[in-house]
Amino acid sequence: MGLDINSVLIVDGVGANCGEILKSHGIKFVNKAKISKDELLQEIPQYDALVVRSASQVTKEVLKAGKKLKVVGRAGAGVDNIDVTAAGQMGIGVINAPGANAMSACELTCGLTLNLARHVVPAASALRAGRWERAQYTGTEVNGKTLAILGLGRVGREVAIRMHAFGMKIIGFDPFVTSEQCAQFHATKMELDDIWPLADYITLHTPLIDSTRNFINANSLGRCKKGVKIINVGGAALDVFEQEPPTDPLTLEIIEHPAEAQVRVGQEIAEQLVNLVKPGTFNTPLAEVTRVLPNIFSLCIR
Ligand SMILES: O=C(O)[C@H](O)COP(=O)(O)O
Repeated sequence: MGLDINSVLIVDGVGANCGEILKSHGIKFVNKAKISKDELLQEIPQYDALVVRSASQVTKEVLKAGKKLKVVGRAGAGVDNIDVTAAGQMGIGVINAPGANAMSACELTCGLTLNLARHVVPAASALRAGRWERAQYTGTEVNGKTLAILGLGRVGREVAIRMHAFGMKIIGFDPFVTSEQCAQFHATKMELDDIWPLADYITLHTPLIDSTRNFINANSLGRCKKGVKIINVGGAALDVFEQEPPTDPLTLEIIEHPAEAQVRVGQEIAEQLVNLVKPGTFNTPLAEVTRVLPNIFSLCIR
C-alpha cells in the first residue's frame, strides 16, 4: 500500500504534463503557475503534496502550514528553495528530478563557453544596434585553454566530456568524486586552491548549499587569472546572479532551460508521486533528497 496522496498543488509553471500524469492515475491536482507567499500559506493546508520549481520558497512556515503535507516534489534538481532539514524533521519527504534537465544544462554550458570565447552576444548586439565593432570582439579559441569544473555530478561530467572534445584541458573539484572517476571523463581532480590560478574558464555545477554559497567571491576571483570567464547555468552559487528574477538579458539566457527539459522534470516528478501512491507503476526511481542531503549539508568544501 502506498502513500495516501489525493490532492497535489502544482506551482511555479511546472509543465502541464505533470498534472496530466497525476490525473491519469486518479490523483487530483490544482495548477497555479504563479503563487504569492501568502497565497501558498493559505492554500497549502488543503493538499497532500506540493510540486514546485525554483520560484516558490518552501520555508518551515509553509511546511508547518501544510497540515496534510506528505511530500514536496521539486521539478528540477536544486532544492535550495526548500527547507529540507525542516521537512525531514516534520516527516515530510522531499523528492527531486536530478537528472531530467542535466543534459540541457550541460549543452547550455558548452554553448555559453563557446559564446564567451567568441563574444557572440555582445558582437551580435552591437551589430543589431548598427555598430560594426569587429576588432573589439575578436575571439579566442577554446582549444588548449583550461576549463575548471566545480562540481562533477551529472552535469559537470557531461560538460567535461564535451569540452575535452574541443581540446580543452579539464580540471575539476568535487569532494565526492575520486581522481580515478575524474579520469573517466578526462578531468584532473584538484583542490580549489590549485584551481583558481590555472583556470581560463570556470563553470559551476554545485548544489546551492551553505558551503557553496558565494563560491565565487572577491577572494577566489582575486586568485584567478585576469579575464577568467565564468559560466553559471542553473541554480549554482555565484553571488553576482543571486538576484531573482534577473532582468539582464544574458542572465535570462543563462538560466532559461529548453522546454524539453521542463517536460522531462514534470514527468519525472509526477511518476515518482504516482509510485508513492501506487508502488511500482513506473520504472522511475525515487530521488528522495530528505535521505541524502543531511550528509551533504555537514560537508564544508570552502
Ligand atoms: O535546479 C534546477 O533544476 C535548475 O536550476 C532549474 O530550475 P528552474 O527551471 O525551476 O528554475
